[in-house]
Amino acid sequence: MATMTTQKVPFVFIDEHEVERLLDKRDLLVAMETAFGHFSEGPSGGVVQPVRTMVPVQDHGGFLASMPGYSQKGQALATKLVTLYPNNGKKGLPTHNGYVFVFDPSTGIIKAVVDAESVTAIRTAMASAVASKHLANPKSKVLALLGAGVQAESHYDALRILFDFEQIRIWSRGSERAEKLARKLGPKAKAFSSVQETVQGADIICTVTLATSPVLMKDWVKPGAHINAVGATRPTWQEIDPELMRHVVLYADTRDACNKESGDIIISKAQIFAEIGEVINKTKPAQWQETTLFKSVGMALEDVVATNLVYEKFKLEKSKM
Ligand SMILES: NC(=O)c1ccc[n+]([C@@H]2O[C@H](COP(=O)([O-])OP(=O)(O)OC[C@H]3O[C@@H](n4cnc5c(N)ncnc54)[C@H](O)[C@@H]3O)[C@@H](O)[C@H]2O)c1
Ligand SMILES: O=C(O)[C@@H]1CCCCN1
Repeated sequence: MATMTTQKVPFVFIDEHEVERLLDKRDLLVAMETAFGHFSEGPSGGVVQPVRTMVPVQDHGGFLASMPGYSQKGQALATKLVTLYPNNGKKGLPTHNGYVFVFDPSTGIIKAVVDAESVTAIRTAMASAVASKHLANPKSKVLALLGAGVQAESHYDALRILFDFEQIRIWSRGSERAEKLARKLGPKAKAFSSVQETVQGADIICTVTLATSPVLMKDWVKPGAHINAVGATRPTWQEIDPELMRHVVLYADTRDACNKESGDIIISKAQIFAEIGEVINKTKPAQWQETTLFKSVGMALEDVVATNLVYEKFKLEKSKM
């Protein structure tokens, strides 16, 4: 065995409670916006993020995703290993499970292993918040959530930082879950039994379901509304009416991944107008007065940015002890 000249520092384990405590949402909003700009800048932005690898586990109806990424400007290197098992919901188990492995970019030594469920919940919603900041009417008052799971709740938590909602409408395939979430979110929230009623007149609509065929139809959406389309992250899955996909001004988290993974884009043949990073960099306009849709399939960079903030805060607290 080769002799080691220095001793490796053991990595820390950061669980979901610590993630929720340590991750400041406003800091994340700013960091994520900056990172999206770097991503869409091209090579000078210093982001390395290959389109993720998805391994289907066909006999169990699941997927294993491997999501590595590096931000040179943020000096942050991490990889997420996460599974998506849609049928877990029926068993009372989480549908997304995994960890983010955080490395020191200067040595390649692992620094932390961070719970991925909480990171995924918070960073995905924050990506939609960044998009909504640029693409939704700033005076948006009515939020519609289609789906009542982890992402529905985290989307409300993230969007309320930017918008002063008067109504939160929730629809879920099983109405019980929508009613439970409405009770949790408070008096402005209400569960609805039809998608059409939920979205009619809504300013911001978030589709956060595990649907594999369209649930949101074109004629139900108010002109000028903004949609965050977050589910349907496989090439054969859809959440959005193809006519609506072709009608909106379409923005994406990443062109490459959305064109490879988003069934809503692939099946409708809708054309991506811009990446959200291009809007942030002002190389493409934010057409927020039109009906806009932000298609997100999820980026490793979001996990890189979020876990870097978590780890830095963890280190700061330790140094004061
Ligand atoms: N874009 C991203 O970065 C990103 C990240 C994480 C999750 N996601 C996706 O967001 C979606 C929601 O994730 P989550 O963590 O909230 O999941 P969850 O399991 O917590 O909730 C899923 C919701 O979808 C509903 N649902 C299940 N099957 C449905 C169907 N066939 N039709 C309509 N509704 C159905 C459930 O009742 C529940 O309300 C999933 O598609 C997930 O893969 C995307
Ligand atoms: O970006 C993510 O973290 C998730 C992984 C599972 C599929 C959907 N997107």
